[in-house]
Amino acid sequence: MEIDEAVRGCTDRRMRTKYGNAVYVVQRAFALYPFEEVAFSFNGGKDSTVLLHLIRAGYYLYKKDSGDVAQMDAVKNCPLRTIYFESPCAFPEINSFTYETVSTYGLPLETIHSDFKSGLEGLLKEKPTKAIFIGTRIGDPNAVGQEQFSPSSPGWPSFMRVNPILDWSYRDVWSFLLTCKVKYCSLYDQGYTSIGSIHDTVPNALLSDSSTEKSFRPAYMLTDGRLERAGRTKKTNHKIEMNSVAGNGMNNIEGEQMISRAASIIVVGDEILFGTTEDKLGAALCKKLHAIGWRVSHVAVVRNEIDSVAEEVERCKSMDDMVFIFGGLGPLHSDVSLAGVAKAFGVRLAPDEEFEDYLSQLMGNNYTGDRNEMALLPEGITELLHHKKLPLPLIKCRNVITLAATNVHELDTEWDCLLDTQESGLVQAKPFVSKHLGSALSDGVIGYQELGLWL
Ligand SMILES: Cc1cc2nc3c(=O)[nH]c(=O)nc-3n(C[C@H](O)[C@H](O)[C@H](O)COP(=O)(O)O)c2cc1C
Ligand SMILES: Nc1ncnc2c1ncn2[C@@H]1O[C@H](COP(=O)(O)OP(=O)(O)OP(=O)(O)O)[C@@H](O)[C@H]1O
Ligand SMILES: [Mg+2]
Repeated sequence: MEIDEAVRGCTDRRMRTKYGNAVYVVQRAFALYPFEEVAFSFNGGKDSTVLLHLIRAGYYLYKKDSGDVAQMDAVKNCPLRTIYFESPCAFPEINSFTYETVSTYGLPLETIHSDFKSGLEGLLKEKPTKAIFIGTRIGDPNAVGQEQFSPSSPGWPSFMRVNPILDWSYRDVWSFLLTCKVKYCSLYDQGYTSIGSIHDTVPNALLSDSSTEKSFRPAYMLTDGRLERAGRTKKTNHKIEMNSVAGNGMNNIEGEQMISRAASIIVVGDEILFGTTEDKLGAALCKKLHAIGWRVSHVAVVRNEIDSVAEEVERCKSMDDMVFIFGGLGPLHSDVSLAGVAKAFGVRLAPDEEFEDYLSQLMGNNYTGDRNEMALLPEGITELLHHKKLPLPLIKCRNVITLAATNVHELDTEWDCLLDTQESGLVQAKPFVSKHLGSALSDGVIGYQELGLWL
């Protein structure tokens, strides 16, 4: 199967991991639901094009695993029911790519001419449909609160939304499409980075080619994936843009005015609450954040227990742009912090193969205990932040970054790496300027003198 071979043969370890996890979700869906009760929501966009090829690969692997070898030739394609909500406002390029693709891959197409909700209501009345594959990714406005398997929202017809690429970044999408050398809609080569309708989508200005006025570089050249929706102009009001930015971390909207960001810091440690150890890292991190123009809204010290961490993360994650958490980790990430983060986001801890790879490279056979337990990370919301100076990547779950530092020196290194890593979302704004006024007088004397001035 050409997709499986292309990815497994590539040197990009992150790509292989993302691919492995996504095709696993596809295989699970085929194992869980009757094939004829599964559908694929395809609209010719880049995310759904990625999904198409993952479904093809996952279907092939599913058939192979279930020993359907006699039919393997027929399995080259996956004749999955495909639904397209066609709108008169769609780009002609999107329409033609959609029709061309379903024909190339032998997908039985059901075109729907109404809005999503009533279209799905009609579809479900007509044919039993238990699950629908969708190319939603974290960072899409509608991804909030979703997991790889998420039942449709209350008030919507009832089916399972299957989101195999929920944790893929913009860069992952392009790495996959380019690695597999598959066709994608021509608009992406003309500077479009995310495609809505002809009324709300223009090429992404960040890709405009300064040498020629009207030309744009291809979508895969956008370096900061958090700005993929910058071409969704008219519909995107300021608030939506800020939300989607905050959902992915922070942002330096290139050339635009910086807005002050707020962070909170959670220190996990009974020893600090007992008073036997002083927290130096919280104070050091405040200084660092302040130095890049970030406001720290509060620092909390919580008990070394999952529920305390979860409660605090829950509070901070919706209040601030970024939450930093440290302490509460064992020698490696086997302790309460990550369990608390997972609980706050309502997801489970699951083995992360990529992180496991790092652990085994770092520790070889010298570890004790269960290696898998150390590589359990919050499922579907985790992004590993790599840096060549870090022995293990840092862990980012949506807008919560878990620091592994246990002393100020380690914090310095991790901080420098975060600033150097675009995916961290830590963007330097104008630093605050603070002025200090000192006095040797006591509060009482100052108060008395102030009173004298007033009288
Ligand atoms: C197959 C399918 C299922 C959907 N299910 C839901 C749902 O359960 N709840 C919901 O609020 N929106 C649902 N939507 C709508 C999406 O959340 C979103 O509005 C849509 O994908 C448009 O995204 P865009 O604004 O990025 O173009 C669904 C859309 C599709 C295509
Ligand atoms: N008109 C549609 N018909 C069928 N499915 C759709 C339609 N619009 C959205 N979807 C589903 O929702 C997913 C998310 O849409 P979204 O617009 O974010 O991604 P995309 O269209 O694949 O790529 P892009 O972000 O570049 O537009 C799609 O991948 C697809 O599964
Ligand atoms: Mg789209």
